[in-house]
Amino acid sequence: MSVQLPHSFSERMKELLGREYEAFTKTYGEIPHTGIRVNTLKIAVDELQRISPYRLEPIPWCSTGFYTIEGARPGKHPYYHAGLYYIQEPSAMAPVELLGVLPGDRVLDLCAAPGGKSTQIAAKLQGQGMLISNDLHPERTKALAKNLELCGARNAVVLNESPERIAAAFPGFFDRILIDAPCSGEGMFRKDEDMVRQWDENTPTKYAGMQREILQAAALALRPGGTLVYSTCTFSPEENEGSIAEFLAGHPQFSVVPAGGTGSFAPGLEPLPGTARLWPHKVKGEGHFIAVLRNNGKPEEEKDEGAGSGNSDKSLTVVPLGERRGQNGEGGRTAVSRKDKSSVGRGDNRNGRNGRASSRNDGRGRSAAITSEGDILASYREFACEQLGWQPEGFPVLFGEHLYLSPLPREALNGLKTVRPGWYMGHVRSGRFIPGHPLATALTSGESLRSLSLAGDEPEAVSYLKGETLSISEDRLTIITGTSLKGYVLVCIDGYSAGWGKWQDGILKNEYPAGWRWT
Ligand SMILES: C[S@@+](CC[C@H](N)C(=O)[O-])C[C@H]1O[C@@H](n2cnc3c(N)ncnc32)[C@H](O)[C@@H]1O
Repeated sequence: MSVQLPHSFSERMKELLGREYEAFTKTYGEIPHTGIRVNTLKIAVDELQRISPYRLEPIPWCSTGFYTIEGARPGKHPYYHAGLYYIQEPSAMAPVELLGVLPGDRVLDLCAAPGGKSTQIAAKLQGQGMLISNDLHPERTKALAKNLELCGARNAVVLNESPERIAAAFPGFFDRILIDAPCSGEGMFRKDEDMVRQWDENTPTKYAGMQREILQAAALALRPGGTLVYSTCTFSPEENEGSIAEFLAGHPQFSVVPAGGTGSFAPGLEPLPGTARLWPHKVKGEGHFIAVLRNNGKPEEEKDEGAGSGNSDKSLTVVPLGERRGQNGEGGRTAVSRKDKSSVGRGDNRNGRNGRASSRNDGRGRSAAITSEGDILASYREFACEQLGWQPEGFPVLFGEHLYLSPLPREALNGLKTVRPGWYMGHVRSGRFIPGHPLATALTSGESLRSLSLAGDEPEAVSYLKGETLSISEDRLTIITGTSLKGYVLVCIDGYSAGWGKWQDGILKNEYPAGWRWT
């Protein structure tokens, strides 16, 4: 066995597994399974299977998930940089499959960094409804935002908040909530030896306390009739069936939706066999636990007057936004409007960066005026008209001169530490609109009036991803009639957007951001 397991962990597992213990320990001598999940925001599953440079074997519990063969390096392929798939541990794909997300849902991913499950939720939403992705640890939200941008999510907000503050800002608001809880990580011992080093016999109890608080907050933010999925990557019963049994005892309106014992999922331990366990000696994946819970409470309007307080927030209504345009340039999406501004996102924006003309120090002690909100929006609209030929949807939110389109009106985020209020469009510099990288990654090639496709198996694609300037003859550009040749070009890899370039006289200036480059 290559992984040295802590003695007290082994003793606990012997007790838990009885005769199965031997089969369980044998898995620690095996190589962990690896996988990718197709990003259906950008490509259909059968199309990725067709163009994949290596063999893909389906993962039984996830229709978009595939095992990758040993030696495949999916992170070192231009398709990864075009956001065509996310590299994800196979068992980690299961919780979102059980969350039942539908396009148009309002979904909260409470413990989201680095974003494996958030990108999976974003794909299921197909650009409709909204995803609020949160993580308590500020450093970890950077990777979360980047992964959502790489996958081309248009309707995702990234927060860096405590679950309690989110619940207070959005009572009874979400259709679906995922808690991929911080845990002792016992199920990852084979894959990540750091988890073994960090573990001691008190670790499960420490995490069970955190999980209790996160579950309490989630219960407040879920609408009656909504679904809550709780998952961990650990085996300890106190963090799994224990946390859920305690939660159910204090929240009688919730019940377990049976998931254990179906398909690839083994039943949870007594008294909650309806919860699910993924055991490494039974499935090709690491150890996981999943509980699917439903809030059986009645929506507020169905209750008798004076029949007690529910969590449903009637101050929020879903209204369609202007012209309907979905993730692929068709379909529709909805957004939230506020009837009562007092009950959502109370307080000031702690970033203090929301919109409005203001002033800042230019670094030399002088105060320089920032372009007014109206000017920024006008500059952006002009850019959208000239570069895209259509206007993306969303509520405009300004952080200084940086413009985002949010699925939420900006007041709804007031008082919340907001890392990314929505889809980043770009910023204004010296009166000109500079498009943001996330705008490019979320576009299809047909949504830009100027585009260029580089072949994924040609060195040119890697040169672009390394940030190099390219010589590109004019006949290689795809230009919608009437558009000038000179200007921003959506650079695609085999037709899938990867970033911006700026073309003039046969030269493509590279706009691929430094922090994203191929190394
Ligand atoms: C298991 S990881 C999440 C993995 C993520 N869902 C994914 O699929 O990529 C748990 C996360 O919870 C975060 N976390 C820890 N305590 C938290 C809390 N009280 N509220 C919200 N997030 C928390 C950690 O920073 C960590 O990123």
